[in-house]
Amino acid sequence: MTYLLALDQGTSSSRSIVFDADGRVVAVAQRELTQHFPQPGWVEHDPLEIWETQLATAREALQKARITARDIRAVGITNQRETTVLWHRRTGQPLARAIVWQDRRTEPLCAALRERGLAEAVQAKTGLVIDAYFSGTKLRWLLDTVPGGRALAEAGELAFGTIDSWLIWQLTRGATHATDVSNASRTLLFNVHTNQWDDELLAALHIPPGVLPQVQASSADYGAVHADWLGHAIPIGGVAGDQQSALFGQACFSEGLAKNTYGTGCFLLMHTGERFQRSANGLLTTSAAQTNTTPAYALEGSVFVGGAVVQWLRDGLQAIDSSGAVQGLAESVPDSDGVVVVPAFTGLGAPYWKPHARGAITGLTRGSTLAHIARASLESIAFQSAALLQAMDRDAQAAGAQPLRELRVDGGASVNNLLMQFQADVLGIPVLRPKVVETTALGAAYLAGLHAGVYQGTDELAQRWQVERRFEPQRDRAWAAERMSAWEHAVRQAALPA
Ligand SMILES: Nc1ncnc2c1ncn2[C@@H]1O[C@H](COP(=O)(O)OP(=O)(O)O)[C@@H](O)[C@H]1O
Ligand SMILES: O=P(O)(O)OC[C@H](O)CO
Repeated sequence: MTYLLALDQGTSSSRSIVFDADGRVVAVAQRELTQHFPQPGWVEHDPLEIWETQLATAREALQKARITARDIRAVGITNQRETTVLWHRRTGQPLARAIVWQDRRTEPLCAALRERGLAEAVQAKTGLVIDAYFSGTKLRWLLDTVPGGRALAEAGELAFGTIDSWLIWQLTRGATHATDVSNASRTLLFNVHTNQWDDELLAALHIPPGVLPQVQASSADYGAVHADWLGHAIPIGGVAGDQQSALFGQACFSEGLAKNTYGTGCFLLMHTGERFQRSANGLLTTSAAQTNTTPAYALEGSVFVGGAVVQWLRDGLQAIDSSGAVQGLAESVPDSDGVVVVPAFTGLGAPYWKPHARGAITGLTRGSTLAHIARASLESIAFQSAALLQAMDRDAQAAGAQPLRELRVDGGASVNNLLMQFQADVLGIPVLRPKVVETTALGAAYLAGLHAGVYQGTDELAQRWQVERRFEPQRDRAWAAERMSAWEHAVRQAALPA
């Protein structure tokens, strides 16, 4: 039997999945990751904990699958994107905790860059907006703040990486310092037309080029997992940011195919082929996973708080014992009875880009209960995703392309049938949940398998995609328009200055 091992390092947990060559899940191992919130708006992870939990899950997945490293043809890596690590080249020790993608501390730095009139050049070169979300200002902050950081960097002693690079470095025992185009495209430092680091942006952000990893295609030679770790050396052949990896795992390889992942955040990506399309509606343009040197792009909308609103119900409000219990609580009332929850806990991402927005609950009455708030919280995930889809359709229309006809879904919260049905109802198009919902890991396994020659091409992979359940819209468009308008009204309340 041929097996592929996918390492999926997410915001909430590290996971490893063994797939067989048919893309079926053979074994899964998962460890939660500690979230550090040292100050309001700051979010950090311990890079060593990331590495240790990732390695532990890889070992556990092999054990559960009752196979050894010799049975694995190739390893694929997929990761939470933008999260920034800076480490010593000689020792492999991080200089500080990783700054997580949700962290807002560099917003003043971003405001200064915007004031310098850089927004236009940044969007043209990187496809991104200037926001604290991306790695560039996080790296700048580390270089400027960690004592001695900049001097060490300028002396060539330090390596920067997103989580993929950090894991590759550890897995190869420092032999490979690399990243792939899809991760590089999230840094604010990378020109997605030339697939190279951009000197002008590096200068604007005051980043010494010597800290940067080498950028490769997403299906390429990334060295090998050292035999010390899993008992036998295994080639690393696939690397992609988790959202681009999910797009790949959902077999969205060509223009017009889209998926939405419902994890901690929500990420709606639509492949635009080889066409770099700038959004006029608050979306990002990003590099899709690339199997060769030809650039490929996607339009992306990122919602910062998606499934995390359910964690807030569980841990903050203590309204439920487990994330899975939200459906029962929400279904205990027929609707949200006019309550709207805007989970702008870390500002609002696409398409609103309101960094200072705060969470809001509107429409409360004397009869409102926790069940209404739970239902409205679930609905907020669908409203935010619908706002992204509307923006995407406007961009598609401007480019003479068709609006989206169906949406493929995945991620932890996509198991929630109430949410998926509500999503189809507000969107007015079918929502398709595939049989394998581990699409993020599957994408990385596919990329590794392509490089290892397990698969001959993407056509072969597209044929494997199978739907598990199709949610058809059951409400009329007037109902959807009314609900969206109530949502937008609540968003305006959340975005008002405090
Ligand atoms: N039944 C459910 N209904 C709604 N949300 C859920 C459900 N189960 C899990 N979630 C949410 O899904 C998220 C975890 O999804 P996952 O894809 O593992 O996230 P990540 O990749 O961001 O770590 C959590 O925010 C959790 O609250
Ligand atoms: O860890 P996830 O699945 O929430 O994904 C995080 C994204 O990559 C951030 O851009």
